[in-house]
Amino acid sequence: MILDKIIKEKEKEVKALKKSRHSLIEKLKAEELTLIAEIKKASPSKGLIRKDFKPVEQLMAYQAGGADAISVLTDQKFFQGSNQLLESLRKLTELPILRKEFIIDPIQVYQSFFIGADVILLIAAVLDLEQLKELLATAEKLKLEVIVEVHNEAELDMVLNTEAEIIGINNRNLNNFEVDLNTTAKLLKLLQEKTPRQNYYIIAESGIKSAADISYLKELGVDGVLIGETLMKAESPAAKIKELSLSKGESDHDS
Ligand SMILES: O=C(O)c1ccccc1NCC(=O)[C@H](O)[C@H](O)COP(=O)(O)O
Repeated sequence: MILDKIIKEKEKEVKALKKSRHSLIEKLKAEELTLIAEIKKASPSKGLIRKDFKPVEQLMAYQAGGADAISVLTDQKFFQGSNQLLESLRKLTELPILRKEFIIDPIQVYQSFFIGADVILLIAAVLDLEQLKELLATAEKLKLEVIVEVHNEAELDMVLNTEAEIIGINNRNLNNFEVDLNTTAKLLKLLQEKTPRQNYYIIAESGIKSAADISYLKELGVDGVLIGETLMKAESPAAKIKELSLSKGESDHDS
């Protein structure tokens, strides 16, 4: 019967659709410090970051430099990114891809799945607890991993009321764009005080510029770092990654 034949084919297609994705959590488990290297052409705080924006070259350089995952800004209006950009990079890499987007509705989580993201970002600052839980549940259904981003204690408190596994600590205040790596130290300390739960992965985000910054964050015990501008502006992103990961500079953030 034709219907039987069609459904047999469909079953194969559905299986392929559900096949397991590239995992950031696997990288976080395996690496001493996981590097998420970001592809972003522009941002509200910095304007145009890279005039001769060549995302494919950037991706190749990140891979050559040993990045563990790639972050792709998909917002068009404020970051000059696009969903098409993520889709095209998806075809070129086996690294996990984080879709950097401002997600406020479950439909964007489905969209993230279909354009090929493995990981999504949920920004606590723009969500309430109910929304955050709904978005986390949608992501779980689709086997998408989630970084929940926080910048202050209230946002951290909200995230601690969820099952989030990966917490991104954004060192950039998104209201005034001030960047302070001590935000990571402050929130990590609060996290330890507030919960006995140990099984969080912590990613420090934004404003990471030097080997000294990396060594400071490593000392704090973060599991990963998300770096955009520093790599986007580097003449050789691959060399920059090596420089950041390998050198052990002195920290100027010990206060
Ligand atoms: O970067 C901005 O100007 C910005 C403004 C409003 C919301 C989000 C914004 N940035 C997104 C990010 O979190 C960064 O792209 C990411 O953490 C990398 O930061 P950096 O290494 O400082 O480029």
